[in-house]
Amino acid sequence: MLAMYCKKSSKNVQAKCQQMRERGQIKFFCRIRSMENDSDISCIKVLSDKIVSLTPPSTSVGFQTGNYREIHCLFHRVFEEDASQETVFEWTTIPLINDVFRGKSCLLFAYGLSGGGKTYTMNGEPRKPGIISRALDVIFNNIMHFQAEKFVFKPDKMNGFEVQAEEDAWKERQCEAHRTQRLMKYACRTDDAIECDQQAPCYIQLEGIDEDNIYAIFISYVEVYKNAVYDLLEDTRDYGKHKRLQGKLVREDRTHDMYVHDVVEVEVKSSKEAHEILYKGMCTKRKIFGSVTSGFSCSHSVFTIRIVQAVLDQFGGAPEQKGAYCVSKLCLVDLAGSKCTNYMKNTSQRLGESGNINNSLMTLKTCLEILHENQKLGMKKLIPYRDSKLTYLFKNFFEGESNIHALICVNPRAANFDETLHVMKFANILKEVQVLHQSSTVKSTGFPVGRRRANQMFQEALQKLEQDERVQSSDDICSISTAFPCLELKDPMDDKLIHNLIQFLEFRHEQYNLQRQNLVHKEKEFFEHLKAVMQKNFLAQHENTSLHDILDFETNKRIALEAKENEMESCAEQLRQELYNRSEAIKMVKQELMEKKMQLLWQVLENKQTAQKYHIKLTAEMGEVACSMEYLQSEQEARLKAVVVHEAQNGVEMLKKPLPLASFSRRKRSVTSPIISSEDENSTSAMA
Ligand SMILES: Nc1ncnc2c1ncn2[C@@H]1O[C@H](COP(=O)(O)OP(=O)(O)OP(=O)(O)O)[C@@H](O)[C@H]1O
Repeated sequence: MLAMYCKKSSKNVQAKCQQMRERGQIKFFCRIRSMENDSDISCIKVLSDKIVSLTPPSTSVGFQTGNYREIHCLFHRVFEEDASQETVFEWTTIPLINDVFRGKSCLLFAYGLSGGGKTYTMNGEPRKPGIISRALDVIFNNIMHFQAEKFVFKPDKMNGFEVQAEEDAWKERQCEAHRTQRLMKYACRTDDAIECDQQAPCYIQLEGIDEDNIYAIFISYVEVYKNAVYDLLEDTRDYGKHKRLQGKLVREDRTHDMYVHDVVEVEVKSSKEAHEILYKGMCTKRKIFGSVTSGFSCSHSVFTIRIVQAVLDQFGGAPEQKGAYCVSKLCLVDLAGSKCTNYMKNTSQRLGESGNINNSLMTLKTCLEILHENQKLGMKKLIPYRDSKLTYLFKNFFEGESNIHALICVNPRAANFDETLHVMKFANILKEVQVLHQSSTVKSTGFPVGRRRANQMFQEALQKLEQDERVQSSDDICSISTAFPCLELKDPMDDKLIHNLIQFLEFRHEQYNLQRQNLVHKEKEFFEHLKAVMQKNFLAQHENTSLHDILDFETNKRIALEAKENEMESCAEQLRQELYNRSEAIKMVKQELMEKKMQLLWQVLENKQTAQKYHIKLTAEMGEVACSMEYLQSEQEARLKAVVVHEAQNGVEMLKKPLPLASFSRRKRSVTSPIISSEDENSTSAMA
């Protein structure tokens, strides 16, 4: 296959990649482990190689609440009790390894209850190697002859790689060989490593291998415990008597890929070497985390295999273009048991641990739910990846382009029904989530196929030719002329012989002089050349020293920057914590305010009701008052009218008989004006 890998740099390439992306489901598998005791009852039935049914036992919560429905769960593949480690590996991991060699990043995680068989599936047992061990075997069996020299690719501690010059790589190889020799004297091999030598190696032909590429494999092994990340390959000898591991930071690189900062990444050149490293990590895990978990893992193990591949140049030689390499990774994750509390004695420390596990798994579930909601409804809700180190580390797999396989490990015991149901519900969420699938990061180079073999044949032919030439040139090194002529004197008078001899010697002398001149000339040339080389060497040495100075300066600068970055990171972490605390406080204050508001509202409502009551009463009273006022008014008017009529009558009466002048003027006023005089008033009241 013709291929060239690009580091997603130009916009053009990105746009093309965007076109190639398509959404795809997370593939999820189910492995049912065998029953521990024959007396146990199973609640799981395998209906086909894709469907399992769960029947609630009478002891389950569902049954007791009247829900005894049989539940059917669909998977991409179900592995029954008798499924071998090999079958599980072939179905779940081989497609991912193929994709990793095509330049994609892949994640496989085992999820399930404690004792469901996650560790058994991922790490395996003696003579029954698990997924990690088989993956290493398959990778090395396929790239055995296509590996780059060690230390040509070197991790730059920022999730990227540097391509080293051949001389630097050679120097590092020498140092390592020296170091290994020294360590071998004191090395004691673990039982696991000895078992590994006895295991049958796993041979499966992969699809994505290109023999015109060179490959380098790097492995790292970390443990996420109580929301902190620990490096299992770190050398604990430097940490004194207690041998405690240091927590590592999870960071985002230039391409927004997540990585564990300062993690030890070991370049391995064979399956055996990789297994040694794996067992070293397992040993550290057992020593440091095993004592607190005693058999049941309360931490998440992440084993990462990074593959760096570069295309050979058009003549099949070492890749020239330094940046043209592709990095892809395969993360193999053994998650902690989703419900540890049943299996652990409930000491406060262990309850704390189980709380942490459930928190991180809960965050994983929440992230997946929100991701699904965003995808389904086209929303942009913030996904809380940062809430747990586990989800933060895998953010890229869910957000970026990747292939994800989930392996649900279940114990069919009826006693575990309720917890198993939760595990199945988690699988159901996984089914809904979609991740971006990138078809390939591989681009055609137009270089001829089979360059590696052609180059090998060319090198062999060249070597042979050089050998032949060396043999030929070694013949005429000492020759200054042809061989001496025949010097046999048959006749004492024969002067010709002496003449011929003189001629031959003169010719020889001439040749000798010529060769001497040539030699002097060559000597001169050689010294000139030597002088030039020495001058160049001096300049190179000078340049080297100044470059070393610059390197030292830059290294110091980098260390200072890293220290500052660490400081800033911890400061940011503190601020984040503070922000979280404050937002919690704000939430509480808001809630209090809300409660107060509600109380006030109730009070206002109550007051309004009383006010309404009063209003009604008041209105009634007002009505009464108004009525009585009306009554009074009408009565007064009536009385007034009566007075006026009476007065008028009086007036008419008076007019009939002549009145004295003074009294006339007074009467007239009282008739024309409605104003009642005090005298009249007295009279009216007297009338009333
Ligand atoms: N498919 C299986 N076949 C045979 N034995 C199994 C199988 N699955 C699990 N076991 C055995 O069950 C025991 C518990 O399994 P394992 O440690 O893998 O569980 P786990 O899910 O990793 O639990 P935890 O989350 O607590 O680590 C082991 O002794 C293992 O050998």
